[in-house]
Amino acid sequence: MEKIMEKFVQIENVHMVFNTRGGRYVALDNVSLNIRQGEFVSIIGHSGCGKSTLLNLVAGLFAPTSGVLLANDREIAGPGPDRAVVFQNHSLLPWLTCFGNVYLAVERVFGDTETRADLKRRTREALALVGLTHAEQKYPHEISGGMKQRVGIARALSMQPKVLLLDEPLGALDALTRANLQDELMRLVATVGSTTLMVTHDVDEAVLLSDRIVMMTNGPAATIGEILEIDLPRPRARLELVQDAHYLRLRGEVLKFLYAREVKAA
Ligand SMILES: Nc1ncnc2c1ncn2[C@@H]1O[C@H](COP(=O)(O)OP(=O)(O)OP(=O)(O)O)[C@@H](O)[C@H]1O
Repeated sequence: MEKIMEKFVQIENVHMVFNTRGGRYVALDNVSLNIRQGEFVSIIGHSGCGKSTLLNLVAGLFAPTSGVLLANDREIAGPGPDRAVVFQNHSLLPWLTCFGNVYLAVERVFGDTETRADLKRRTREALALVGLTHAEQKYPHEISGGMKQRVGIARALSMQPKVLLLDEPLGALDALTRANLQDELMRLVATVGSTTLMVTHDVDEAVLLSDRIVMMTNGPAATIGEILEIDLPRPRARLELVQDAHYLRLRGEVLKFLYAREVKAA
C-alpha cells in the first residue's frame, strides 16, 4: 500500500504583503501549516482575516512575499491541475452546457494523452458523481444555484486533483441546499480521498466536514491562532451529531475562539 504523506501540503513561514493605494498591507504574518494526504482541513476566521489569501497561495494564484509553499514535495510556483479550486460563485462558462464546462477541464488535463471517448467518459463520470447526469445538456442559466455549484465541484474532481481547494463553495446557497451539498461533499471526499482545504464562515460546516479546523486571528498581520482536531468518527451523520456531546463541545471551542478570543468589531 502507498504510504500516506504526512506533509502533502506544506506552508512554511508564509508572509503576504499587498501593495495597496493606501500603502503596504500585511495580510498574513508567519503562517505555517502541514496538511496530511487525504486530510480535510477547514480555515475559519472573521471576514478579511486572510482565509482566501491563504487558499489562493496554495492554488498558486499569488506568490508569497516570503516563505514557501509545497504540494507533494514540489514548490508551488503557479496554478496547476494538481490543485483544483471551487469558488463561491460557480464561475461556469455560460455558453457551454454542464457537459461542456466539465469537458473543457478534462480536455485541458488529459487531452494530450487520451482519446475523445475517454475524455467524454471522464466527463460523464464526474457529472454522475454529483448526481447531475440528467442535466448534462443544460446550460448554467437553466439550473439552480446548488446545481451550478455541483457542476463546479464535478469540474474540479474531473481533473483528479491531488489537492481540492474550496473557497466557501456553499456560501451563496440557502440553508437546506447547503446542508444537502455538505453531505454530498462529505461523501465525495470520502470516495475520491482527495486532500482538501476549505475556507468557510460556517462553524457547523467546518466541524461536520473537517479532520482539523484552522482558526485564524483577525487581520492585519493575521496568523493561525489555534488548530482544533475534529476526532469525530466517520462516516458522520448530521442528525446524530446535533445531539452528540463531543460534537457540541468541539463546536463550542470554535465559537469561543471566534466570539470570545478573536472578537471582531462590526
Ligand atoms: N489583491 C489584493 N490587493 C490588496 N489587498 C488585498 C488583496 N487581496 C486581499 N487583500 C486584503 O487582504 C486581507 C485579507 O483578504 P482575504 O480575502 O484573504 O480575507 P478573507 O478572510 O478571505 O475574507 P472574507 O471572509 O471576507 O472572504 C483583506 O484586508 C483584503 O482587503
